Amino acid sequence: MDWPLLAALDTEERGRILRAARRRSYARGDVLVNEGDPSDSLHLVAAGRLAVRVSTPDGDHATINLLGPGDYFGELSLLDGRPRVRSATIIALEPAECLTLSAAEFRDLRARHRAADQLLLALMAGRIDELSARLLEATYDSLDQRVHRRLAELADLYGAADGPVVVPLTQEQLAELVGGTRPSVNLVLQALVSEGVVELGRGRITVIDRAWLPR
Ligand SMILES: Nc1ncnc2c1ncn2[C@@H]1O[C@@H]2COP(=O)(O)O[C@H]2[C@H]1O
Repeated sequence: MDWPLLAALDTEERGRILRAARRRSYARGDVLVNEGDPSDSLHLVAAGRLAVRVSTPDGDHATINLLGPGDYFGELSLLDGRPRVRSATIIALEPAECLTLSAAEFRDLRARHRAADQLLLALMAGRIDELSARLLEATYDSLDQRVHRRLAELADLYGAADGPVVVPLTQEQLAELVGGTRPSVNLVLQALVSEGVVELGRGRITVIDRAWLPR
């Protein structure tokens, strides 16, 4: 796995950080971290797709993001020495593999190597970029635009080459990801079906024409 996150580090520094990490495998449905639990490790996703889920004010749960190879989570635990709790639950949607660094190991690396600080900055910059984009989208974009953008991201997350990409999500899950209701998201999807951009199946949305969706 090539880690875009570690690209700024030289080979020796990259090796040092990767050697300090432990590799763990997970089965589909495994909960990797639980919202509200003490937050004490950083995880780099090496394989598989994972869901980021949060509890909602009405006592339900919603999937707010999906992660795949090259993504990471748990960086908030590295920020300061203060006790923190997990801001979300992370669940494996399929067999997955992560490299895990405990907060204590990371503190140790930071004390000895500047590369760990560079990594932490890269982690934070990545998350701030992503959350800023989401905030802009939530404030200014229409539901149609949000559905199109999320479908484009999902096609990239699940697709290997050109051609149809099967995204194994229900319309309900897509509605959670875009922050819309299922009926309103269904209307947007039906319009995309008429355009020949997607096909709908049970528990799956197939992106036929990725080029139609935003880059
Ligand atoms: N909207 C989001 N998108 C992607 N990852 C998130 C999002 N919100 C929280 N996370 C990750 O989920 C992790 C849960 O544990 P942490 O709070 O330690 O760190 C959190 C972030 O890394």
